[in-house]
Amino acid sequence: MTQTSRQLAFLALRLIKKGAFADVAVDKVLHQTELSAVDRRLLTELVYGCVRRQRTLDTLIDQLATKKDQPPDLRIILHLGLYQLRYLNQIPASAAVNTTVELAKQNGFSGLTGFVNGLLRQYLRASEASDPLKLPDDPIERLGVLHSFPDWIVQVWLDQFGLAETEKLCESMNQPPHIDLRVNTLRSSLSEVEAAMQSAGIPVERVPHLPQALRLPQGSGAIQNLPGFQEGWWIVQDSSAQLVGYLVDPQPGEVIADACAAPGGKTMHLAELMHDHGTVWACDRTPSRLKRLQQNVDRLGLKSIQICIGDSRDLPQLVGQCDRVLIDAPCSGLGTLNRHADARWRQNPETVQELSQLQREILNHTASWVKPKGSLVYATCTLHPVENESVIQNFLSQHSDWRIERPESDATIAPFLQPEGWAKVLPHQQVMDGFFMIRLKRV
Ligand SMILES: C[S@@+](CC[C@H](N)C(=O)[O-])C[C@H]1O[C@@H](n2cnc3c(N)ncnc32)[C@H](O)[C@@H]1O
Repeated sequence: MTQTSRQLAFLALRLIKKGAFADVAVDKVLHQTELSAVDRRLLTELVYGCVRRQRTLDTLIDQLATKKDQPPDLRIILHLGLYQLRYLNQIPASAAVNTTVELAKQNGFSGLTGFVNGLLRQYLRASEASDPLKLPDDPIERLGVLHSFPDWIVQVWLDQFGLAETEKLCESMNQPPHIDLRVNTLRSSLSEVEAAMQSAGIPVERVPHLPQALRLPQGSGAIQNLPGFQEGWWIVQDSSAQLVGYLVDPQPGEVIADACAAPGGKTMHLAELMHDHGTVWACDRTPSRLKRLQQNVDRLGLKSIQICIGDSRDLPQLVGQCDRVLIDAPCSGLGTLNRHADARWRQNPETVQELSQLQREILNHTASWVKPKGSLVYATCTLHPVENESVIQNFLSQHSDWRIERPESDATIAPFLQPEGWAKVLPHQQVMDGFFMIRLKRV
């Protein structure tokens, strides 16, 4: 593993500090030079890891540093060194220290190499006896510092799940995400895709309760190179997102509207479940995302999907037209924090309030699209009650002609249902993305 990957990781982290999204920054530096697969992996791990573990690393630096108030670039270099020492077992400690000192020299801190070397070696010495990280007594701050989350997220989870479950949830949100595929049963079958993967030497596993899902437990390399991609045999979609399609339970010949559809994972599942017979309106207000939806639809060869560009808080042409509506609402994404290293630092209680308002408005308008006796599924990939339970309770309190519809006990979704009638998927329990979903019926 070369110094280049660490230098590029440093440059990516600098871009992120200035506001770039983590994945955009990684893509940008990866385009600057040819790296071996090993170096690419190291770079990606270093960048996402340092972003994810930022609070823990900052606390360590504050506790260990003799020189307070380091320049931002020096702090990034210390993050990189400490991250390797604390979280990357495969890198020998001496290599982590020496390459970090080298990074400091390379980036204008020749005069501070002694400080960098001293801090990292102090961490190493202290960790021989116990964890050098000193934790606060307050339980919220303790989890926040140990697992690197802002206190407000820990608080939201603690209120819902209690201390022991919140700790497990925090741990699971720091694990690398798995990749699930959903087989397009109009073009292939679970066993056909499974066999094709196995003959290409790619291990896959079935996922309990999910009839169209296959998991790639060891990752995959470039997705486009996997067997069956060009043929549209499958798409990448997490198992919990697949559950949403089964909860909608669309029937052949019906008219369905997907109010927040792009890039189309759930829209396409709905069309498949209807054997591509009927109409699925794919509505979204973001044209660039709808372009990706169209590409996906073309690859899977689906004919029943119609695209509708616009704001789902105001699409009067759909009023009274739909047998079923799906709202896969824009949300804070607290259920998928392991997939987006920087998401925990981008959201805050104010953005959650704004999202909740948008979600209420989308729900209020799209409910009018549903025919009498029709149904609506509301789903998010967040684990925040203000975006989930509160949105639903608020809607039901204002719409006496709607009620919660609990699916039958033999439905695919049944094992995931809570007594209240909604499903809440927790990553550390079900090993899927965190999700909330509920079906409402117009009576
Ligand atoms: C969670 S994503 C949808 C993911 C998609 N259902 C899938 O499975 O691939 C939320 C989407 O809502 C869209 N969106 C946000 N506000 C909207 C609005 N007011 N009207 C329509 N679409 C909106 C965003 O552009 C985004 O594509």
